Amino acid sequence: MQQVEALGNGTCSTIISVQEIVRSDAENIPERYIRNPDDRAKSSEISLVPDDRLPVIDFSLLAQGDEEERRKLDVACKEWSFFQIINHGAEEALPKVKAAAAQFFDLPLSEKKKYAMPPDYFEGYGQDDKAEDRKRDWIDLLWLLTMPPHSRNTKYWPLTLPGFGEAVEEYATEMQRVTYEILGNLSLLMGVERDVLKQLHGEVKQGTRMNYYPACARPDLVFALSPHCDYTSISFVLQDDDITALQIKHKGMWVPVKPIPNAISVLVGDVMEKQQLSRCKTVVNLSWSNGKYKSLEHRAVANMEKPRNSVISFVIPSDEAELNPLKTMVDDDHPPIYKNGVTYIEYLLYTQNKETDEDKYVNIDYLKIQN
Ligand SMILES: O=C(O)CCC(=O)C(=O)O
Ligand SMILES: [Fe+2]
Repeated sequence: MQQVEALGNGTCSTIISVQEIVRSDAENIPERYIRNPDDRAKSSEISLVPDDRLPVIDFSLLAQGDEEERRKLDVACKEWSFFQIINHGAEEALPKVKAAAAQFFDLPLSEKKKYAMPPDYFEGYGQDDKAEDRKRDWIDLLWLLTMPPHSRNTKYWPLTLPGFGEAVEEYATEMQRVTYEILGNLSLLMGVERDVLKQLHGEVKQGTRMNYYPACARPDLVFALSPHCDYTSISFVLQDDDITALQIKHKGMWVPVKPIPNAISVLVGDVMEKQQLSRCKTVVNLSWSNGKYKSLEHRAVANMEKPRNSVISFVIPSDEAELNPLKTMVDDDHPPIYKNGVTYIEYLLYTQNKETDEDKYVNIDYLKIQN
């Protein structure tokens, strides 16, 4: 599939595990992780919004068709592009998938390397951005396609770990159920039938990414995960309960997301609408929502005390899915910006190209309607 080319564009086949760097010398941060002073997280950009202002949605009410909860979902997506869900019914699966991730990263490097991410592919154990000439994030990860079942490449799955396959399967199935309910509610909010957003994906794919962020002696110098938007319709972030590391951009400031035990964070992705990104200077407006819901810029910061794990579920349309705005989202005040018929794979090829050449990013203009 073409997503292989779009997402896997590294040229380096060596795994440089941050976990191993810390194991061999925890005090010394290698140069390629140290951000230029201008790029570092600044305390002046941290928002002081109280934790209880971040939107929380009771999933069980949404699933019962509660209109008030659906209205809250609308406000959360419009104002924050973010919400946490509670009472989602997946509570039993959470500790199991967290334990599976922790168990994997506890393996010796020689074992983990058996699942190594190839140079031009995105599944497996390795790093996010393999470009040699850019600063790296303080992270190791394992990326797996988890849904639909026929898309699974089990050679990247550490199935010799007891319970790993079962835990990932259970979590993936639960997240699929939750995904469909949220897409159903967002469809209703956009004035179309419940199943419309799901169908627009074509075959709905799900990627599961297990992130491992080692403790860092100088968290002020590095990024655990650089600011970015996800190339998804929606994403789910399952965090360790006791570390606040995920930060979301809200009204120009970074808001730390204090995890609520057993809750899952939900992020609006680019397929709803991508906004101007400070990092890659792209404006993409390929949205189904035509700007009603914008994708969320987010990042993760490192910490000194202890390693952190997170498990992310990415909801991904098929390559051929067309990213035209829904008809109900277009009117004289909100005309479509991009050419009719732009597909998800075109969007990926234009935006996920991680070349340092800035022009590549600007080329997204090719997809715009020319007047
Ligand atoms: O670890 C986190 O909190 C965020 C992870 C994330 O944004 C990602 O993997 O895309
Ligand atoms: Fe993300």
